[in-house]
Amino acid sequence: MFELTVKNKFSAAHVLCGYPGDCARLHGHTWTVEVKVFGKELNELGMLIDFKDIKKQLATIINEFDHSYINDLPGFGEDGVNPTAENLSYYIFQTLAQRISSIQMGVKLKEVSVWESPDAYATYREDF
Ligand SMILES: Nc1nc2c(c(=O)[nH]1)N=C([C@H](O)[C@H](O)COP(=O)(O)OP(=O)(O)OP(=O)(O)O)CN2
Ligand SMILES: [Zn+2]
Repeated sequence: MFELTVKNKFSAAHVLCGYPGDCARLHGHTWTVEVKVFGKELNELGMLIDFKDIKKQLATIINEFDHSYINDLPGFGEDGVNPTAENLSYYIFQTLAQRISSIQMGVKLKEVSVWESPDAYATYREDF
């Protein structure tokens, strides 16, 4: 089994509604997003999938967040979903999983991790 990892970053503002502390006030982070994919077969170039293809798909998702107020975006705030690291990793996983599999048959998204700071992150993965 081969596993590839790609990272990217975005900066945005958020509010954690109902949070019993200062995170309920408007503030920002530079989030780091790490994506892992896996599969068995390499192509004729010796690649599981081109890093560039994963980066491109991840960038299109992350660009929606970059320099935004996340609570205002579809899937968060108005839908009653707090923009926590957990919910961001879940959202990115659900959006990215289908795209990865359609680019390269046999390659699957393993997990998405979202760092709010260098020492705190959440990971979403599904059982196979
Ligand atoms: N399980 C989670 N806990 C918290 C989340 C989260 O997404 N999942 N988010 C927050 C807030 O966004 C908060 O802004 C982050 O706080 P923290 O990690 O504590 O970062 P600080 O820069 O404020 O560092 P401190 O040293 O703790 O002041 C909170 N919890
Ligand atoms: Zn925060």
